[in-house]
This record gives sequence, C-alpha cells and structure tokens, in this order.
Amino acid sequence: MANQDVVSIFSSAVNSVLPHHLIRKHIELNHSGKNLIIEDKKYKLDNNVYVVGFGKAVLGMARAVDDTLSQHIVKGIISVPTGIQENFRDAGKLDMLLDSNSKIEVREGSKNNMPDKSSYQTAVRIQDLVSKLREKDLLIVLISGGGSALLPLPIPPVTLEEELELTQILSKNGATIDELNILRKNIEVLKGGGLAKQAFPAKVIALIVSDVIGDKLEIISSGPTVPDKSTPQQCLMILKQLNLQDKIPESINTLLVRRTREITKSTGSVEYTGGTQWEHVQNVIVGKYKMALAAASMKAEQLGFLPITLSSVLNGEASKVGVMFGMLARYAALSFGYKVSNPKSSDYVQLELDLVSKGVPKKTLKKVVALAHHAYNIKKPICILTGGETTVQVKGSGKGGRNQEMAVACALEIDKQCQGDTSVLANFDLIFLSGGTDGIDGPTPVAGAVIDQTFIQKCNDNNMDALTYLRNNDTFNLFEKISEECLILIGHTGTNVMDIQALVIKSKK
Ligand SMILES: Nc1ncnc2c1ncn2[C@@H]1O[C@H](COP(=O)(O)OP(=O)(O)O)[C@@H](O)[C@H]1O
Ligand SMILES: O=C(O)[C@H](O)COP(=O)(O)O
Repeated sequence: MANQDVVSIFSSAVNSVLPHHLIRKHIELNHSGKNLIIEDKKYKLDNNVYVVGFGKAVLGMARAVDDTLSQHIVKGIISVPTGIQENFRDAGKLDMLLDSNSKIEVREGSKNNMPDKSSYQTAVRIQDLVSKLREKDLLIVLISGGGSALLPLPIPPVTLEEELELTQILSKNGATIDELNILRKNIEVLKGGGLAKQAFPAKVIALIVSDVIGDKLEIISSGPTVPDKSTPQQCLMILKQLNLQDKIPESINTLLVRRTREITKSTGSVEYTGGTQWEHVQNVIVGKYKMALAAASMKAEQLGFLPITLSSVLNGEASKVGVMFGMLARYAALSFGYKVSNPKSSDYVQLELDLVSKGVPKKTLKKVVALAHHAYNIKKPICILTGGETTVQVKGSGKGGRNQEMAVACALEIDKQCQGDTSVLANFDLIFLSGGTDGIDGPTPVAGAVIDQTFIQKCNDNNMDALTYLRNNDTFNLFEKISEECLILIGHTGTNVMDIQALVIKSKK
C-alpha cells in the first residue's frame, strides 16, 4: 500500500473546502437579479456593492463573488498571502484568480503569515474604503484564517513592528490561536468588531471560512465583524499565564493597562461588551473543517479503508500529540486479532493506561478496538482521522512546522514502541500523515508530512538522529535530507480549515 492513498485522503479533504465552491453555494440572486439572497436575508442591489477580504482563502472567495455580482461591484480590496497568485497561475488554478478587469484589487503581503508593511498598507486602505460607506451600501467582507496577519492596524502607541514582535513571541511560546487573537483584538483597530463598526451605517455581510476549533466567529481572523467580549484585562492575564509579561514590547503593556483603566472608569466593570448595535451585520460561516473531515472519511472508504473520525478538536503540543499517535498505532495493531475473551497481555494493558494518561478517553479506545476487530474480520485496513490545531513551543533554531513535528514525533514513538515488539512491524503497515489544509506548515513550503514505520530506520541508516532534529525544531530539514517523498508539497491550497491527521493500520496477512 502506498503512502499515496493517505495523501489522496488528505487532498480530498482540502478539495472539499475550496473557497469558490463554498461561496457559490451560499450566495444567489433572485429572478430579477436585483436582490442578493444570503440564507434568510435579502439585500437590494443597485451598483452599491463593496468587497473587502483578508485571509488565505479569500482570493477564490472573491472570484466567486465577482462572478456573481460584478455588475454591482463599485470597488473592492482584498489582502492575500505573498506569492499566492503566482502559485495559482503556475498550478493552472485560474478559476481561483480574479479577472484582470475585476474591480476588486488584490494586494499581497504577510510573508510567513506574519504582519508586515504591505499588509499594513492594505489594512489602511481597507479602513479608508469601509469608513466612507453610506447606508445604502452593501459591504461584503470575505474572511478566512490568515486574516489576522493580513489586516494589521495597531492602535497607537503600538507600532507595526511591535505588533509583529508580539505575534512572534506568542506563537513561538505555544499560545493558542484563541489567546493570540484575543491579544490582537485588544491592540488593533479593525479586529474585535472594529471593521463592522467603521462600516456602519452600511450593511455588512461577512462570508467566513472557519479555521478554528469550535468555529468561534469572534476568533476567526480575530472577529473583525463580530462584537467583542474580550477585555484588555483578559489579555494581561493571558500574558501572565504564559509568563510573557516582561518579554513583550512595553507599549503593548501600556496600552492594555490604559484601556483597562478607561473601561473600568466608563462602565464600572472590565466586563465590557462593546455596546454597539449589530443589526447591520450578517455573519455567515460558509466552510469549516468538519466538511473536510467528512470528505476525508468518504475518500478513505472509497479507497477500501474502514475510517473513523476520533476527534475534530485536536490540540496541544504537536510533538506530544505525535507521541500519542505513535502509541495509538501500536495499540490499534495489537487490537486487530485480539479477542475480547482473551486475557489482555500486561503490555497491552499498560499501553491502554498510557494512552488514557495522555488524555485519550477510554471510550475512544473502545471505538478503536471495535474498529480493529471489524477490520480483522473483513480484512480491511483502518484509517483513524482527526482534525484540529496543535501548537509548538519553538526553542530550537531549525525550520519546521507543527504537522512535520507531529509526524517525526509519531515516527519516533512507533519505533520505540516496536523495538520490544517486532511482530507489529512484521505484520502491519503503519502510516501517519499530518497536514495543514492551507498547504503551508509554519514557515515551510509544505503542508505537512507522511511517515511510515520505516522512517526512523532510514534516518539511522543515514546517520541522522531524528530526535536531535525534533529537539531543534528542524523537522523540515530532516525530511528534506531523508526523503522528500514524505513531504506534502502542494503549495498554497487557497483554502484554510485547520490541520488534518490520518493514521492507517493495515494488516499484511
Ligand atoms: N521551526 C519550527 N518547527 C515547528 N513549528 C514551528 C517552527 N517555526 C514555527 N513553528 C510553528 O508554526 C506555527 C505557525 O504556523 P502557521 O502554519 O503559520 O500557522 P497557522 O496555520 O496557524 O497560520 C506556530 O505554532 C509556530 O509555533
Ligand atoms: O490559519 C492561520 O493562519 C492561523 O490559524 C491564524 O488564523 P486567523 O487569521 O484566523 O487568526
């Protein structure tokens, strides 16, 4: 069995959430073409449509909006990742690009998903566009993950450079996307509902591709069209918990303390909820990771696997999650021929206990056992699917990403697990893939990686110590040197709904 099957399961997941298709399913014109209908709402069209957008998926979204509404669009600006247009042109994905005569201007920026001067200038222009809108105008806001970095507009005295520094410090220190974006909402103009406030009294329709666990509107791209319930005090708490108060730029601390004081003075409480009317805004999620997981499961079934989706809220430190997958691989393999009536071997019981101590619920393990029994009986491989977003505390100086890091940690654990039990290696194929649906894992050009049980042996044969590379957060270079075939090189996919993992266990008998 080729690793290729697992990669095609991942590709099906990505293809199921391509943005132009998602948008076309959500916007329609009425018979006369004079009204735009989105879910239960109707909007009058009269050469009054403006479009702004920011995120890794908005280029394809903008193309679909342009195809449907071009005659009513007055002006538009979208902020997309550096290089994405060239990438699409090279890949022949012309249906994800805007026509040269489109009124929507495409601006690139935020290399490596970090705010920069280009995206800042775009944010200034977007602010200028939306703040001039009138009541009869309709603002379509296209939002997807990556939008936070692509719409940076810090509140003075915080500068763009300081905002960049904050982003780098938080993401390297294992902050979750929720924590990072709560901070962003409190130090920036357009986040935390700021964009919708600036667009008032125009009507605002936000079409959103979700890339966060639980599809929390206020977190995706830091919620520029959603009322904000977070507080500057909450930010100070987050920084304290991560032990970063003294490591972030002074201006940010100053701003947060000042805003806490202002809010306490004006409302008597720091539980500030924004206090603006939001009737002018319609937020609609058009795509989410559950769609991608469902497509992955369907593809796995078509390819002859027995699929199971175990979690869609996977989080935590990537390497620890990788270890858990390595343990789960052997546990599932051991469960294949194991009969419930047999006394469990002490080794099997210990593995079960270790998995539970890693946070895997007992009921999840039961599902894996039942699936493995069934697979044994009908002679099919199993495919365990999960989705979510992990984090990495980058302490080394290497190049990698959370998905590659998870794959190497999983390979190391499979190797460790199987040293005392070569029967699993002899009788099973164990394959693990972790990939970001945006196609870009951390500051690397790949979506993630796929490994099998031979990976660590290959490293050893080449005198490369995988653990040393993992500790130096240098997994990309490890894969490049050992086998580029392990790397999922698909470039910017044009969409973004978090990461997906697939673990395959196939009996060779
Ligand atoms: N050398 C590295 N090895 C592993 N992870 C890294 C490395 N450098 C950065 N990261 C991680 O990459 C993440 C950001 O990656 P990115 O793909 O831009 O995230 P997102 O898809 O959420 O935008 C951060 O969690 C950061 O810890
Ligand atoms: O996909 C991403 O780039 C990160 O998850 C950040 O997403 P955000 O732009 O929605 O904050």
